[in-house]
Amino acid sequence: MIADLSLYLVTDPELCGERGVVETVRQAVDGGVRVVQLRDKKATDAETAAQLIELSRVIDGRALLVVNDRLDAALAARAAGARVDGVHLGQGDVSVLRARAELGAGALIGLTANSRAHLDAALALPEGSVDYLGVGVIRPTKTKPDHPPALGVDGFRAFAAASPLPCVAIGGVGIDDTEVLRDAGAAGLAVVSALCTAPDPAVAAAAFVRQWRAAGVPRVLSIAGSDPSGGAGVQADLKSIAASGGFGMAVITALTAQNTQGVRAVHVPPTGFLREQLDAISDDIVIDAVKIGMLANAEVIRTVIDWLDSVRPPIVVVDPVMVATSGDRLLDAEAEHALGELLTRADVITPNLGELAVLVGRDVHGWDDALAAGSVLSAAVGARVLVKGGHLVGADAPDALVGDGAIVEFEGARIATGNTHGTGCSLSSALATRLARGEAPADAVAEARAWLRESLRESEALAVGQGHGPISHFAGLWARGGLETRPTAEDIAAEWWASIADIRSEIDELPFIRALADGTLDRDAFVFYLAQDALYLREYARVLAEASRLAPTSAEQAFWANSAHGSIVGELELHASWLTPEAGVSAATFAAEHAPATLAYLDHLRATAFGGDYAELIAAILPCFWLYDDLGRRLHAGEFGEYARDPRHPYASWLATYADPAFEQATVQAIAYVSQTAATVTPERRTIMRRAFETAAAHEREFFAAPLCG
Ligand SMILES: Cc1ncc(COP(=O)(O)OP(=O)(O)O)c(N)n1
Ligand SMILES: Cc1nc(C(=O)O)sc1CCOP(=O)(O)O
Ligand SMILES: [Mg+2]
Repeated sequence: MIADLSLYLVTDPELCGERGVVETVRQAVDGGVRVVQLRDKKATDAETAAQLIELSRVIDGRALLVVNDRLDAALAARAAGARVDGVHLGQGDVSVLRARAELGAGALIGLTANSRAHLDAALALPEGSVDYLGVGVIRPTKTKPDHPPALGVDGFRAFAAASPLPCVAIGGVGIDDTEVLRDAGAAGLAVVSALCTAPDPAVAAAAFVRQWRAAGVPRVLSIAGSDPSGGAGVQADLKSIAASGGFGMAVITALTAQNTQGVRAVHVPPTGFLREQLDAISDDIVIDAVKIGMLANAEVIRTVIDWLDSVRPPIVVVDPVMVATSGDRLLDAEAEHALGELLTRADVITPNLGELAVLVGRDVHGWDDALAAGSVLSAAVGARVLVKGGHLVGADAPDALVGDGAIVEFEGARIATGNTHGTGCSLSSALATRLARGEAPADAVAEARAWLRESLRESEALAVGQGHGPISHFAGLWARGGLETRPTAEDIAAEWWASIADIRSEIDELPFIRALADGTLDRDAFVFYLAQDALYLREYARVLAEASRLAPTSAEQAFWANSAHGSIVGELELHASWLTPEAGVSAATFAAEHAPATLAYLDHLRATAFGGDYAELIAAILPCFWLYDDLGRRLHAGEFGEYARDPRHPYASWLATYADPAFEQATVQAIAYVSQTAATVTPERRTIMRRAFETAAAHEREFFAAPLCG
């Protein structure tokens, strides 16, 4: 079995203080610790073995128990009947090979490693010798005064990337490190002081677990029957898990021949094969939650119970499939009895009203009575019960989460649809997934329920089958553009640039550009162009300032503000350099009226700016950066003739400004901001952005054309 190392407590008798190691462990395991390492440097082997025996009783299989350094104590405790799962060994402790030989193939053996040499040595051992590496310290810590130099998160990331063995991060780890260490490749977090000194280790551990779950994609296993029509059973579970943000896996307990009109036949594979399926998953994959659905008979149920007891998945949601919508009982008496045993392993049970009645052994009449029955069942099995009102008569379809002495009700009008096939399977899988994502139980129910109701409302669009059709598991995703493959920012930039290829070619062929390049451009035409450019820049600066105002990040805000500043400076420089006697340009000529092309371009920019949509606005702003930068670099490179590079060129100083490296850098940044924004918006908004970009590019062409055509 692969170990769940997500939260790993290493004990320290001094840090546990008056509360003691045993009580600290009890509370930390209540909170979700998955591995406990007894570490007591001062205890004798006999004392360590005695502590292991006591801890094994307190932990009661809810977490794995290993001992630091003391292989002999582990063996002694085992001999006395304690469940000791393994050892954690340092570089100077007994050899891993001896520990493996003495403890056996199923033991959990960890090894400390914090350098390339340690890693290479661990990898040189026969395969299966070491189960995980304890890698640290992440930060300096007083708990181990002789600790090696700190790796930091980056050092840990590099180590984990090189290690095929799971790496547990240790040393100075606190709750705020959870997300970043999981992202850095940690298979788990090993902590001493963060839990041993916590005022309430259960609360502290639960907080770690929530953060850990929220930082990854949960691996959720459905153990249920197959519905070939796809609306219920493992097929529905897999869709629900995926729609709720999890990775779904399925172990099939029974094959049914069914469709939306009913079940025709059931085939139950041998339970030996069921166990093979279950072990194949748990030997390889850390399971974050299990959802259990149809279990055909007592033998199947007992097989699942045995497996659950050996693996102890952290979250178990049971949908006790035992009463058909018709009211028929689906399980015989022996199986119903075994199911009662299974329910004591559950965290949440999701019976329909008929199943609730069977489970409490009496009829249930109406909603209030259902809540009372839910409380009885919750107390009897020690799990929360999601009491579902879907089978009530009337316009309301409430649900309630009952347990821990509280009832949280969720109201809702019944959704008028006959497409109810598989709603129970779907809701319980969505709930298991949301719990595995670290959501609090009531929040998880609220979210799963909202998703189910949306999937019910949109089910008509599916038109699957003649009977009770399935829900539309991905309706929400589809409505939010989830079918579109999200292009990367680089893809978008390339696609948009290609989309204005014709405009770019037309600009290259304009008489104005050709004459500017070869120096034959008429002086009046050039002055006309500059005057229009000055008029343009003044307004463009205002539009850039608006982009800065709307920007979602301070970096973007600063960038567009700087660009606005650059535009104003550019405009002032134009006036200063051309309104001179030597240039022979009069203020009257230079302060010309807006030409139609200038006006049209500015109207486009102002319309997007005052529309208040940041994404569209920056898309419209971009061509002015990109086309000028591209043209400037190509002029400078001699693509339009060598003469454009000649210092004696009549417009040499002007051409030089086109190829300014600072402007090139700003253009790269502008392209990045626009394309990154485009990559995050919906496809519809991306189309609007692209249209704004293409329109602005066409205005650029007209702007360049105007001096010789207008
Ligand atoms: C999970 C984990 N990783 C590393 C250690 C350190 O073990 P070791 O190197 O043997 O040092 P001591 O704990 O013996 O001081 C650990 N205990 N647990
Ligand atoms: C026991 C131990 N081993 C380490 C290693 O790097 O090998 S660091 C460490 C102590 C970690 O304690 P805390 O969580 O209080 O910082
Ligand atoms: Mg050691």
